[in-house]
This record gives sequence, C-alpha cells and structure tokens, in this order.
Amino acid sequence: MMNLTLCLHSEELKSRIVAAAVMMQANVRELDLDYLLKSRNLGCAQILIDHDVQQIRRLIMHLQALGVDPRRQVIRFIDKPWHAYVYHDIPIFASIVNPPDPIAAVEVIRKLQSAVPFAKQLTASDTDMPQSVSDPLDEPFVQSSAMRRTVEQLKKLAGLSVDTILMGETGVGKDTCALWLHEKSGLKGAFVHVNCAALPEQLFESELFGVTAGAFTGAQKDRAGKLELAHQGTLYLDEIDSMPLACQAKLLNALQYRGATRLGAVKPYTSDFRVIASTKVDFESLIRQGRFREDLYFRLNISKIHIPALRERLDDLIPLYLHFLKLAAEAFKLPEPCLVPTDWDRLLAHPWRGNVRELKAHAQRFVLGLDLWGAEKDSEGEGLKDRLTQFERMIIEQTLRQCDGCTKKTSAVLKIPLHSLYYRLRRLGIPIEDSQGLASEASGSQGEGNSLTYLDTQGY
Ligand SMILES: Nc1ncnc2c1ncn2[C@@H]1O[C@H](COP(=O)(O)OP(=O)(O)OP(=O)(O)O)[C@@H](O)[C@H]1O
Repeated sequence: MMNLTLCLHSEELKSRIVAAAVMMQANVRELDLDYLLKSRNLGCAQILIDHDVQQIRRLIMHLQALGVDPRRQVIRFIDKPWHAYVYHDIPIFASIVNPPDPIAAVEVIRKLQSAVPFAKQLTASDTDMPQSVSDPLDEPFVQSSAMRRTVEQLKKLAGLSVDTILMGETGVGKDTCALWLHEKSGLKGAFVHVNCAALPEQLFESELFGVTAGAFTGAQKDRAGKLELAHQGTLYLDEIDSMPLACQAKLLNALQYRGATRLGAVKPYTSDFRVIASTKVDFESLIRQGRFREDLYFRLNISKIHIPALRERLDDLIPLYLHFLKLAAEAFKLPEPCLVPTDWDRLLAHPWRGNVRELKAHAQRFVLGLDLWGAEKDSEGEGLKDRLTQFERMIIEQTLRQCDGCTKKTSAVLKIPLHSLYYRLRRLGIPIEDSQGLASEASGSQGEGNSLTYLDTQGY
C-alpha cells in the first residue's frame, strides 16, 4: 500500500487529496513543515507539499542532511503547469498541478501509484551518499544543470585521447576532472602532473624533456623528463596560462612532434601521450595581452571544457558538503555534525570564491568544531558583504525595470538562468510581480490541459 505524507497549506487541497487517498487505499498522514524539519526519521512515504520554493528547499536540505534523496520522495504541487519550469533544478521527484476537483485528485494518486514503484520507495539507508569519492563526477555530486552539461562533455571526451583544455576558477575541480579523464581514458601509461606555475624557466627544459648525466654541473645521473614519463598516458599541464613565453615556444615544438631531446643528449625520443591543460584565465585575453602564444593555444584547443564556479552550481553544494563532512568525520574520527536550516542558508549565500576547495576546508573546520565564519568576517568585514548585496539588488532592480518587469528577459540580459533569478529575487526580498517570464516559458511548451499531464518526474 502506498504511504503519503501531506504537508499542505491549502485546506481545500488537503481534503481533496485525503478523500482521494482513502478511495485509492493509500495511507495518509498530515504533518506540518516545522514538524517535518525537526523530525529525524521521515520514513519512506512520499511527501506531498504545496509550500513555496524556499520552504521546499529547506525540506530538501533537511532530507539530504538525513541522507535521504528528495528526488525519490518529494512531490510539490504547483498552480500552473509552467511553474514546473521555474526552479526546475530543485531535486524533487515530481511537480504536479493542483487537482481542481476530487476526480482529478483521484487521478493524481493513481498516477503516483504507478510512478512511485518505478522510483522505488527507498529508505534513508539505501540512499546514503557514497562512502568514498570513487567517482567525483558521479550523479549524487552533479545536481546542477551547469555541472551536468560539463560532465556530459567530459564523458564524451573520456574515451577519446584528444588534447583538452579545462577552464575554470581556482578550486573548481580542474585537477579532479583531469585525473577523471585520464582514469576513464583507458590509457595504460601514467598521469603526469606538471605544475606550470611552479616551474622556473631555468628548470623547464630539464624537468619537461629530461637530462643526461653530465649535461650541466650537478646533473650526475640520467633523468627522464615528464614527456617521457607520460608515454601512453596523460601529460597534465596545470595552470599553463602562467608558463613563461620562452617555455611556451619549446613546449609547442615538443607537442608538435610528440617528442624532445634530453638536455645533453643528441638523439631525440618520441613519446605518445594525451595533453590536458588547465587554465584559470581565458586564453583570448592572454593572447591579446601578448602573454600566451596563439599557435600554442591553437595546438592545444582541440576540445575546451568550462568547469563552472560553485556559485553557478548551487545545487551541487549540499551533496558535496555532506560528502566532505562524512570524509572529514571519518578522517578525524569525530562524529558527523548535524546542520540546521540556517546553516544551509548561510552556506548557500556564501560567495565561495575558493570554490570546492573552500567548501571542503569549511566542512573540515565544521567537523573539528572550529569557528566557521570568523575568518571571513575578519578578512572582509560585514560591510563588504552588505555592499555587494546592495550592488546585486541594484543591478537586478535596474534590469527588471529596463525589461518592464519581465523576469525572462531580465534573466537573459543578466545571463543567468530563470530559476537563479527567482532565487535571487527571493533572497533579496524583491517582490515578483511578473507573470510574463513564467508565461513566456510556458508558451510553445505546454498548454493548460489536463492537470495530470504535468506529472513531471524530474530526474527519472
Ligand atoms: N567533484 C568533486 N568531488 C569531490 N571533491 C572535489 C570535486 N571537485 C573538487 N574537489 C576537491 O576540491 C579541491 C580542489 O579541487 P581541484 O584541485 O581539482 O581544483 P582546481 O580547479 O584544479 O584548483 P586550482 O585551480 O587551484 O588548481 C580538491 O581537494 C578536490 O579533491
């Protein structure tokens, strides 16, 4: 028999669903949101909720903190079919249009009964996060559409030994993705990491190409270069944007011929390797500034993948944070701390300039019981944060005005997804008066129709 937990504001909707559930022989219990947010054991019932997205997010965070996957249990009621497109990224099982009458309510339950066995009513222990990062790009850590796109591209390249550029801010996971690409490539050779930023010009040739004994004072033994070590494997050129120009010319030559000559040697060697290069800075601007050779860029740019900043993939933040908490608790042999909704709000609002690396360190500090936000306050003070928020509000309000209040146009002008704009509007307390954005989203996609057409099984 199906188990339903109702967390509904609307008395009318509640009575309709209860009546329909009784008719369809489903178990129902009614719980208010505060109770759900305090409860440590929510069982495996489907949770039907009609609260606003902010409240649903709180519930999602709570479920995730308990190790329960909301994509298997949470079903939200929406007023209009196109509301499914707003915040479509929130990880829930489905969005259903409010059934307007008892017959439609029965249909909702019937649909759920046929859909839910497919989603398996898993218990909390079944949906625990993986124990180790066996695969950092595994589905539980990739909830945001921005990162999903990146992972799709990475997967396409995984089996192909093509040269690749990974772009992204500090700490977004470029090294992690490079290693992932290597591991998935099936290449037999090693993953050889060269930190270009830490490689002085004088040592560049000996490090990269190798050296023979006696080539210079101090070169007592033959030493293989990184290029040789990467034979049949991957040469990972980390932070290639900071490589001196003189080294770039030598590197280009070595990449063209996939080989080099050790310092002091006469005979060149060849080496068959894949190159992955990472950069924090966009190459076009480096080339314009004369800091990067265009020919080397063209040589490397067979495929280019952008890894989004953490602030552009907030949906990944919670699963990653929970994962890091678990890892840190295991490593330090300390209990895993429990987060309350205000902690999550704060985590989601933080700018995360250090991206995933900063998030990981934050989780470690949390497990160790250290001051979480003190360092940030000391370094930048509340004033800067407030001013940045005011600045963000000013830009959004200004753009909304320019776009006559149309949220869809505003999101396009600001180059952020519509759901991200809605998140910001709510966070900044800017009233949403427009229905044009929603309406225009809906146009050309779904009409009003029967409410049951809109059982949107997100992620299934
Ligand atoms: N998807 C992920 N899953 C688990 N851990 C991750 C993930 N992405 C990044 N990390 C962790 O975050 C930290 C920073 O990642 P990484 O070194 O790959 O970033 P980066 O972009 O190469 O940084 P930098 O620009 O400083 O070289 C590492 O500790 C890494 O293990």
